[in-house]
Amino acid sequence: MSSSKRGILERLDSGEVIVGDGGFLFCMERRGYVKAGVWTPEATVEHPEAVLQLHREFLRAGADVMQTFTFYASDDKLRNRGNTASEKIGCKRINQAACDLARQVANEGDALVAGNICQTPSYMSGLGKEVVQREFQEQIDIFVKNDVDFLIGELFFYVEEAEWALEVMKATGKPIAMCLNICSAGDLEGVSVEECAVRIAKAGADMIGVNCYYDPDVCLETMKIMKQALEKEGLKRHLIVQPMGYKTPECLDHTNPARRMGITGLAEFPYAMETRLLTRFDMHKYARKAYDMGIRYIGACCGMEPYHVRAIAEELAKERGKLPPASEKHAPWGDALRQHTYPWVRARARRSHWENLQPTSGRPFSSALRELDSQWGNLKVADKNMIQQKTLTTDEELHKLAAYAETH
Ligand SMILES: N[C@@H](CCSCCCCC(=O)O)C(=O)O
Ligand SMILES: [Zn+2]
Repeated sequence: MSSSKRGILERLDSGEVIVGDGGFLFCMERRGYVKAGVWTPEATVEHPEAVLQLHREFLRAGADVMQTFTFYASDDKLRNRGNTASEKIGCKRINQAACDLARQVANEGDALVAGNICQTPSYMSGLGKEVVQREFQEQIDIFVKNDVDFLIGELFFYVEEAEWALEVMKATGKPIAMCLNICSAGDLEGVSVEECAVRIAKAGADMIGVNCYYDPDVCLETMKIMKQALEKEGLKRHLIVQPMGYKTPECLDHTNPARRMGITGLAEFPYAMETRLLTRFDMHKYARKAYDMGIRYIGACCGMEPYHVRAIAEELAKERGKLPPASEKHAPWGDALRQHTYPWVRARARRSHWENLQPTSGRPFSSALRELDSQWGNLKVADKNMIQQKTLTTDEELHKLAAYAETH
């Protein structure tokens, strides 16, 4: 961090709102630089210009943080199920390039760089603490060498893996944000949200929350439980939330254990979720609700594009004392439509039009909601279906998975 920049905790301690970036993987997949399935970020070496461009779009949209594009860049993930990124490019090169690119763009503004780690195949396979922490260490060493401004852990499904990660992260002395991808049903082993929040606080996280898997409403429901649990234990921590950019109302159904898989439990995941995409107006409501709950690190995750982040920054412009640069080409609540040639479109240059609009899907045969695949909702670590492997999933393995899905 250049010495002139104020650090993440200094900003949060002074009550500042931090607008988070996020959704990098899905943005890059839609642009043809990431392959869904492996979801790994070797594009930092293969297409650095595309990574730079997206960082720049998030910066322009008002993001105060450039997460290194190192999500799913642990070596075991880069060589999982037929992925050749580890052999062909290498974990170190991918993570180093990500640090260079994030720093380059962060320095074009007042943004901070967050070194990003996440869940690992080694943990799911039950390979144990030493193996898992070695995976984290390889990435963290690169973040320390590049002097990232803070560390962020994301998409931890199991609180125990988050604790193992926090041990490695804490040793760096850098501020830490830790996000689990859980809803009010708790982690994948059934550990309650309350217990998860307290355990990651005690394990050293300075900023605590959730990311991904669920829409803002579901995430904020979980955040409320986390906040109350931390307050009850007298654990003063900053709160961070980075929800998915797709509506997941099914996951508010407390009777269904399948909620634990979040949006990945929906048949549309990951290729047919467009009808569920949040609008910029949903983002205004989310940002306001999060702010009113006392959350001050308000970001984004999969499905969200820079214009979604701009909406967070525009909703909180007064609190932040500024609009983002990209607001030069936008006016909140449709006001820019005053300049349209069609009178019927100009008529929509009103907040009242957009604030109350219930967008239709345009698909006459689509139902509003979907049954969650309930049979997968309680997967334990090292369950036979959670064991990972170096080789590509075979046709025979696929048939077995499909049969399991049908018969459970
Ligand atoms: N900060 C990251 C978060 C990614 S969350 C990715 C979820 C992937 C789900 C899956 O593995 O299918 C990003 O912005 O890409
Ligand atoms: Zn995500």
